[in-house]
Amino acid sequence: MDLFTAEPELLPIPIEDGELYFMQQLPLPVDNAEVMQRLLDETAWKAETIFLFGREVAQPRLSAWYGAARYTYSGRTFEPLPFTPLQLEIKRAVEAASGRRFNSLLLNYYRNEQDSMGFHSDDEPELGPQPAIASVSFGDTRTFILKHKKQAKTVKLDLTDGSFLLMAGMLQHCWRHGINKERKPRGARINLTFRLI
Ligand SMILES: O=C(O)CCC(=O)C(=O)O
Ligand SMILES: [Fe+2]
Repeated sequence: MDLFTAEPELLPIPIEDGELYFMQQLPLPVDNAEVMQRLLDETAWKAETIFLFGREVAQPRLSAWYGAARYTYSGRTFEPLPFTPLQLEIKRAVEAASGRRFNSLLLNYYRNEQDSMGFHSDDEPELGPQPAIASVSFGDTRTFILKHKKQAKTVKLDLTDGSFLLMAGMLQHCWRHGINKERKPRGARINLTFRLI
């Protein structure tokens, strides 16, 4: 490979007790704005509910499951829809960039700065002991926050339009992650997490 045709690379982000890799722009056959618009239009978005202190409340974001395998998340089982052609293109791109395989996809749509995701680990037993999770973002930037489970350590990453973050190794075991609400106005953001069940 020469200097002028260098492939974009998935680069390690130094972190203890886990593995993180980042790529500023996942190489895709369509531009980010078109991917964003098609994901907004083609996804079967749902406002899932959770139980909070015995009351049923809507999650502060919309979401949808796609892929081959039934999945349990926050104590509930979801029946996935079949992958769309665009999702398969993105899956091919993350598999090529990471050298890993995925068969399942959770999409989250953060409509504005009020939408968020609580701190959690993607450590369901069906993902195996050291799951690789491929996270691709489109639209407005939001801050992805990691908090160590045993130490007072926090890592913050800005997940920008078209970026690709790979979580692997002991990361889900040792850290929680989430997306906080923000005070500053934010536009729409879609995040895709590919998993292997
Ligand atoms: O929106 C994000 O960047 C995080 C999504 C996430 O943690 C998940 O889908 O499990
Ligand atoms: Fe997660």
